[in-house]
This record gives sequence, structure tokens and C-alpha cells, in this order.
Amino acid sequence: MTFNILISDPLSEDGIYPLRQAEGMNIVIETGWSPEDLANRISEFDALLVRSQTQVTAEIIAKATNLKIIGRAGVGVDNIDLTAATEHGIIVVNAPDGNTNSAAEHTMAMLMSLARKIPQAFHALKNNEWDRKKYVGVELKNKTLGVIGLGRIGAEVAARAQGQRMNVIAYDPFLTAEKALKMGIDFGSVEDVLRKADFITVHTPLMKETKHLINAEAFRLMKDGVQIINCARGGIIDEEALYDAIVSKKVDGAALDVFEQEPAVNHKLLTLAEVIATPHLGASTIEAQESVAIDVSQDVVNFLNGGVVRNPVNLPSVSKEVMLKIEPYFNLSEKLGAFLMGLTDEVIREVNIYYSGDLAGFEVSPLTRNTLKGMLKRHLGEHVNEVNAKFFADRIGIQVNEHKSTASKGFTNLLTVEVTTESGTRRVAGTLLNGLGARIVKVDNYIVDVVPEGHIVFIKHKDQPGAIGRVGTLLAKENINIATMQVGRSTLGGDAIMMLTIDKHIEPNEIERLKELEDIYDVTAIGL
Ligand SMILES: NC(=O)c1ccc[n+]([C@@H]2O[C@H](COP(=O)([O-])OP(=O)(O)OC[C@H]3O[C@@H](n4cnc5c(N)ncnc54)[C@H](O)[C@@H]3O)[C@@H](O)[C@H]2O)c1
Ligand SMILES: O=C(O)[C@H](O)COP(=O)(O)O
Repeated sequence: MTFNILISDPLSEDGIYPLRQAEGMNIVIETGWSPEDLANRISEFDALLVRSQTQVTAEIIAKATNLKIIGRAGVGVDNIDLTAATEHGIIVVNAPDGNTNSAAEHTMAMLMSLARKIPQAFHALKNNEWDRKKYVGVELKNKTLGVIGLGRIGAEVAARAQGQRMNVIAYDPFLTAEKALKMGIDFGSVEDVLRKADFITVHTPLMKETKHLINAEAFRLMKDGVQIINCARGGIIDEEALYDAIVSKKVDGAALDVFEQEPAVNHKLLTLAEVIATPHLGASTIEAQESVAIDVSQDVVNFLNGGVVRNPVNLPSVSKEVMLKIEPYFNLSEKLGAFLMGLTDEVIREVNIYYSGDLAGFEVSPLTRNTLKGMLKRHLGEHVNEVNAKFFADRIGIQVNEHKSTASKGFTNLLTVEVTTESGTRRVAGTLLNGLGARIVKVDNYIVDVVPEGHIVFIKHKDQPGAIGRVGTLLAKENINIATMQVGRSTLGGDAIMMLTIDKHIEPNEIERLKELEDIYDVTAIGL
């Protein structure tokens, strides 16, 4: 099998060796696409690898009929429409660790350049201007650095600033008092950081919650003469508000690596002497580029070869160890979902999935997604996959709940899927039997032992002599061979079930004739 891979932004050639070494990867490296050209050609590709330049919009994704994976060789995924990717079942992976160090070092370089006006002085000297008064700076020692967003990069910047003998105060929604204490930093609300800091650096992702996080009101709260650094994303700081704050002398200086619109040429902020800038170079080191390209290429190869990805963005990430434990249940969970959907002809309101036994100790969301995939594929078709199954369930309004219990219920692991409809609940349970593979072991309250494969006929009937025989006779007349048969009953002479696996597809008219047999209440054919 050959996969077509498009690399549409400049990636390190050394870093893409996992793609080069893998079999069946047809790699196209072509940068500088217009949105129209990319939209026109994207259907040719199975995988797309980008940095921050290529805008992977909903329009492009809508045309990406063969695209399976988008790899972002870097951290920020604000150039990719994640909702559209998820809806189309396209997994997005990034490389969250590879450029942390480079971005932190670049932030420190910007901080020090800003404090000592090095770019301005250098520029003047290049123009043969020797001015030692104009470029007097400030020390970092004993100043307070405010860090907004204390994730990978923010934390590295904080540690380096401490090396410069700065005090650090940070805000991050996940920053606990224990962590702050351990790092030897102060912490508070965004307002606390804004009020107390002499230098402020932002390290959040750009999302709707962080868009213009630093706005006119935020500048108002800051100390007079504050200096600002943005090596995260353009748009976290409101550029108009920053311009006004510099012109009004509230802000002494700003160091910007990123802009709301890139490339940022002829930008208003760049006309100000107080602003120093680089053209989005935070991750532009040999080391970072090689590292992010390796990480993302490896994930693309893994995914296209049916393996596990390490850095999914639109799926929860699951460790390799956990994946090894739960992967054998993928097929069973999908089959249980598909079987139950086949049994249910009413609108589903709620799905409850019960994980009993050893499995309860693991992250099971991939199994839940596989169950939903099996269920929803029945009506929504083949384009439902593990990436978009939960998205579709949410959109349809199906409430999905996971329940875990370490009680083994007689099996090492038992998966029970239950759906709630207008008229009640239906459930199916399955397990993996040692050496024997997947089994359906319970349908509603009936104990069975059926391999979840092929053509299954589920019959509800009255527990009466002759009922089973009549079904067998009719199927024989239609030349339908019964491979296995399980029967169960609630009470002697009461409600009962037959679960048959047959060797070929059963036609709707044959099902109708089965339903007409004496003592037969209902017949459902389910293909798995
Ligand atoms: N200039 C560059 O070349 C460059 C390089 C790498 C990363 N980046 C940017 O830096 C960003 C951060 O990267 P990272 O690796 O540290 O990511 P990260 O996910 O490790 O950290 C982001 C942190 O921001 C925090 N956060 C989210 N919303 C917040 C809010 N409203 N207020 C305060 N904190 C908030 C999160 O809790 C998290 O701890 C990336 O999203 C990317 O856009 C830029
Ligand atoms: O989010 C990131 O990783 C950085 O902004 C790097 O972007 P780049 O890959 O375009 O250099």
C-alpha cells in the first residue's frame, strides 16, 4: 500500500527520516501553496505535514477526502481547524516537546535584548551612530518577571529567569500552590501578575479564551514602564492596545516574535523604536526543527501503519503501556456497539459502558470511542471512525457514560454496553476468552456464548416445544446453514431467545417469514 504524504511547510530533512525509511510513503515536499491550490490538490494526499504557515482551514479539510492525519511539526495548532478535522475523522498530531528549549531560550534572548536595548543600539551602530546615553537599559536582577501560562515553555522561562536572579510570579489555571512552592516562584491571578510584574511574558496557546488576553484594560492594571514579551502567539496581545500603551509611555518596550497576521511586514508596531522583533523564530534552531520533524514523522508513520500515535491533539493521549493492554479489546468493543445498534430500532438517548475487571484500572476512552464507532457506523456509514465517533455522538445528543468496577463478574474483563431508548434499555456484554478470542456472553438478561462475527440472527420467541425446530426447518428450506445456535429462556414456558450464526446473508423476506412462524415474537438480523 502506498500513502501520499504532503509536506507543505519547510521541515528539517534530517528530521523526516522516519518517513523516508518507512515503506510505501510517497513524499511530496512543496511549500508556498495558495489556499485555492491546496484545496484543489489536497484530496490526493493521505497525510499532511505542516508548521505554522499553512492554514489548514475547514474549506481545505472539506476537500481532503483521503486525508487521514495532519501532523504539526511544532506546538501551536491554531492554524488547523481542529473541529473540522475531528468532524471529518482526521487525526491531528503535534510535536509538543521538541521546541520547548529553543522557544524558552529565544524568550530569554528577547528579554535580555529588550532590557538592554541591544537591537536598537546595534542598529544605530551599524549606521555609524555611537550613542552611549540613548541606550541605557535596566538590570533584570531583583526585577519581577510575570509569566502568564506556566506550561512547558513558561516553566523553562521561569527557571532561566531565576538564574538571572529575577523574582517570578506566574498565573496558569493548572498552577497549584505546591508546584509554585517547589519552583520557588510566586503565583496569583492574572490581575496579580499584571499589577506586580516589571516584565510580562505570555506562554499560553492562542484560543478563543486567550485571544486579546492582554488588552487595553490589562495594560491599565500594569506598572508604569512595564516591558512586554510575546514569543507565544500573535493575538494573545491586542496589538492596537499595545501600540497605544507604548505611545502613551505606559509600556517602556515590547519584544515580539509573533504577530496577529504573519508575515508581519509594514506593521504599525514595527515603526516604534521601543519595539524589537523577530520573524517567528522561537522554534527556528537546528535542534528544535530536527526534533519536531522526527516526532511528527514518526507519529504519521505509526498511524498510517495502524499503530499508536504519541501526541494526538484531537484525541486524548494514552500511554503505550495502557494501549498495549486495551488494544486487544478494540475489535470487541466495536462489535458490541454494532451488535447492540442492530438490535435497537429506536432513537438512542444514552449509552452506558461498563468496564469490569482489570480493564477498570486503565484509561478506556479509546474503547468507548470504538464502541461508539461500531454503533454509529450502522446509520452514519463508513466515515465514522475513532476520531469523530464521540463528536457525532455529542452532535446527535447521545449522552455517553463510562462506568468502571474492578469486580470481575466471572471474567477477567467484561465490557457491557447498554443503550437507553424511549421504551427502555438493551444491553450486550462481551469478553476476550483466553486463547479463544472475542465472545458475546450476555444479551439483555440471557447468557450466551457467541463469536461476534459474520451473520447473526437474534430471535425472541415463546419457550414452547417446536419453536426451535420450525426456525431450523424454514432456514433449511431457504438453504441457509446454521453454524451455531444458542438458546436461553427467562422462565420455563416464558420469554426465550435464539441466537444463530448463519453462513450467509439472510434476505428481508426470509426474516419476515421467520416472524410469521408460530411462537416467534421478533427476528433481527445483524451483520458484524
Ligand atoms: N514562537 C515560537 O516559535 C513558539 C514555539 C513554541 C511554542 N510557541 C507557542 O507557545 C505556546 C505554549 O507552548 P507550550 O509548549 O508551553 O504549551 P503548553 O501546553 O505546555 O503550555 C501552555 C500553558 O498555558 C496555560 N494556559 C491556557 N490558558 C491559559 C490562560 N487563559 N491563562 C494562563 N495560562 C493559560 C495552560 O494551562 C498550559 O499550562 C504554544 O501554544 C505555541 O503557540 C511558540
Ligand atoms: O507553535 C510552535 O511550535 C511555534 O510557533 C513554531 O512554529 P513554526 O513551526 O512555524 O516555527
